[in-house]
This record gives sequence, structure tokens and C-alpha cells, in this order.
Amino acid sequence: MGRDTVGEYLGEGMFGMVMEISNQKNEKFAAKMIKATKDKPEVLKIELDMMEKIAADPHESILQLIAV
Ligand SMILES: Nc1ncnc2c1ncn2[C@@H]1O[C@H](COP(=O)(O)OP(=O)(O)OP(=O)(O)O)[C@@H](O)[C@H]1O
Repeated sequence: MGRDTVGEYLGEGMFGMVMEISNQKNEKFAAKMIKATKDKPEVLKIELDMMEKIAADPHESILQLIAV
């Protein structure tokens, strides 16, 4: 299996930075790099639960969640 390539910095949110990733087929993804924190782990849990709920019911207007 080939390696993905980390591309440009896309931005930063409450949980950490977002980087562009390209796979071997040159398909592009956004990867959220979640900051390791001991503060408010329950807030991070809410965010992860929300992302998984969105992934369970995909919609053409909402970004697809590939993996957590
Ligand atoms: N799929 C994407 N394509 C391009 N840029 C993106 C993508 N996802 C995130 N970004 C960039 O990264 C930034 C941070 O995104 P992220 O989803 O982590 O936080 P947010 O939802 O914008 O803010 P917060 O986490 O504070 O609510 C965005 O504002 C945007 O600039």
C-alpha cells in the first residue's frame, strides 16, 4: 500500500490544524490533526460523535468523513 502525501496547510479550528492530503491516485482529502489535550475531553468527544453521526448519514452538500 502506498503512502499519502501531506500538502498545504488549509486552516485551523478549535481542535487543531487541517492539512491537505493526496493519496497515490492524487485524490485530495482534508485531514484534521486533533490536538492532544487533557482539557475538556468531553468537548472533543462531542465533536467526534457529531462527525460519526454525519458520516452515518452522508449528504452531497456535506463533506464525507473518511476515517477517525
Ligand atoms: N475540507 C476542507 N477543505 C478546505 N479547507 C478546509 C477543509 N476543512 C477545513 N478546512 C480549513 O480548516 C479550517 C479549520 O477547519 P475545522 O473544521 O477544524 O474548524 P472549523 O469548523 O472551521 O472551526 P471550529 O473548530 O473552531 O468550529 C477551516 O476554517 C478551513 O479554513
